[in-house]
Amino acid sequence: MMASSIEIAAQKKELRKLIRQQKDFLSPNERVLKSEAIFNQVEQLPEFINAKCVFAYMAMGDEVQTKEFIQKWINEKMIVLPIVKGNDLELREFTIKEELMPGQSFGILEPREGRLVDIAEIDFAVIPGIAFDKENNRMGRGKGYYDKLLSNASFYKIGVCFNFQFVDAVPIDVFDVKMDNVLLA
Ligand SMILES: Nc1nc2c(c(=O)[nH]1)N(C=O)[C@@H](CNc1ccc(C(=O)N[C@@H](CCC(=O)O)C(=O)O)cc1)CN2
Ligand SMILES: Nc1ncnc2c1ncn2[C@@H]1O[C@H](COP(=O)(O)OP(=O)(O)OP(=O)(O)O)[C@@H](O)[C@H]1O
Repeated sequence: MMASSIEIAAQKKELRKLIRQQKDFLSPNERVLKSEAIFNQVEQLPEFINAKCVFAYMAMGDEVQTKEFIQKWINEKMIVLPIVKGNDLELREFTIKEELMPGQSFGILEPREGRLVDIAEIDFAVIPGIAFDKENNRMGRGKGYYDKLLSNASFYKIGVCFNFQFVDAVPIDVFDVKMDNVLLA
């Protein structure tokens, strides 16, 4: 029998708790080294190499770190970052000239002044998550921001996470959007 959406929500909550407990076992140094290893893999992908416009994110402390990656590519590719606007994400271009500011959402740095980007401009996306699985399923922080955004996306989506976030099976709802690939370290 299929699990009800209420059961799935409970399973997601449980898994988020489990992963959160393990995040503290990574030292800041390990987090930086692993993040570097993950983005070394990202940079080998033909889909990334050929991409002109890359949707990324500014990491929170417990996520795969992206600062070095963004700085490295900002002059060669168009970098787009999400901005939280109520229940939705807005897409804005991040250029080297701009200083990022903490937004509405948990102090995540956002490009306030950058040009609004149409989702159709994006070729490649690096997506954070709390957990991923072998089938390229993804579970996020539970607000549905990425699921809503990605439901009308046609670009290549790569999930990134640390080893302990890669699980046998992520609980999934019908609206959850699969990644095209998941890279970890
Ligand atoms: N780096 C980064 N940027 C991102 C996301 C993300 O997951 N990572 N988002 C992806 O959606 C959007 C922001 N959404 C977020 C949703 C929840 C939380 C968060 O910290 N939630 C708390 C619990 C919040 C509460 O309910 O009080 C938590 O997870 O502990 C952060 C960002 C857009 N930008
Ligand atoms: N395409 C969608 N349209 C409308 N609501 C959606 C959509 N996708 C998800 N939601 C809503 O968002 C809520 C959170 O979903 P879920 O727990 O799967 O989030 P998540 O994938 O962990 O979060 P995120 O995508 O922000 O990282 C759900 O209650 C769901 O109803």
